[in-house]
Amino acid sequence: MPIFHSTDLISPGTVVGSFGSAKALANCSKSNAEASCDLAEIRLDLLIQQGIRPTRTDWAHLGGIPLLFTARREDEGGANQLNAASRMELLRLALPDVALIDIEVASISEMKDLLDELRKEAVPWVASYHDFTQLPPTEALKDALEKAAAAGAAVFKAAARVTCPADLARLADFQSENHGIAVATMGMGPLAPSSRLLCAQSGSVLNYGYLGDAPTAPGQWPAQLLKQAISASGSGH
Ligand SMILES: O=C1C[C@@](O)(C(=O)O)C[C@@H](O)[C@@H]1O
Repeated sequence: MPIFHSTDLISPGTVVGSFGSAKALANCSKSNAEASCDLAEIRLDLLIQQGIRPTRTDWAHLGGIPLLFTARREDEGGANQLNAASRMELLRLALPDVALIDIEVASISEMKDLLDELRKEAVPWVASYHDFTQLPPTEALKDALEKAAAAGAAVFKAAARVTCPADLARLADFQSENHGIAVATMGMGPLAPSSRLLCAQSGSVLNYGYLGDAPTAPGQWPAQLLKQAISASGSGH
């Protein structure tokens, strides 16, 4: 089963480098990934969209870099109309190599079988929540967080569109509270870059940038720059 589970990496300042394309994944050397992030995210839904049927050889050259696997559902930014069964099949394929797995809060009930397997194998997982249109009311974030915690997630992660300074402050306030579960937050859209630094400084345990040339969310920093900025701001590892 999994070679390395990265609960150690679930700590403030961790930088996740996300591959936005199959080409970026194929062309990224292990040393380049190491210089840019602490954990690399492989978006299996994006590989499928680009005509690749993922196999473990697609990421074998990164051996040793902790890997986070995601098969995103379409209504939360996924690239294809992959149903829950297909997403679980993709994630199961990656299980021997996972450090962490991402499953949306909205998918908890339909992906229960996989969650049971993760629990048995003690594989930590991130319960994610995305809103590409707005920063939802704080109550909605809390509600999603409670579902994540009740389902046994190691991290609750929220990514939402931020458009004004008040959004940044509210997201950072949410991040700063002690919720009894590790939390990762990040903005998307026009103020995403500022929000990502502020959320990191407020204790976000997973801070996403992109590896290669294609962001996987609007407003992401290149991972290496984000790592440098977080480190320069004193909130890195
Ligand atoms: O959920 C997340 C976070 C993200 O949406 C971001 O905003 O950086 C990028 C996605 O690839 C990842 O799965």
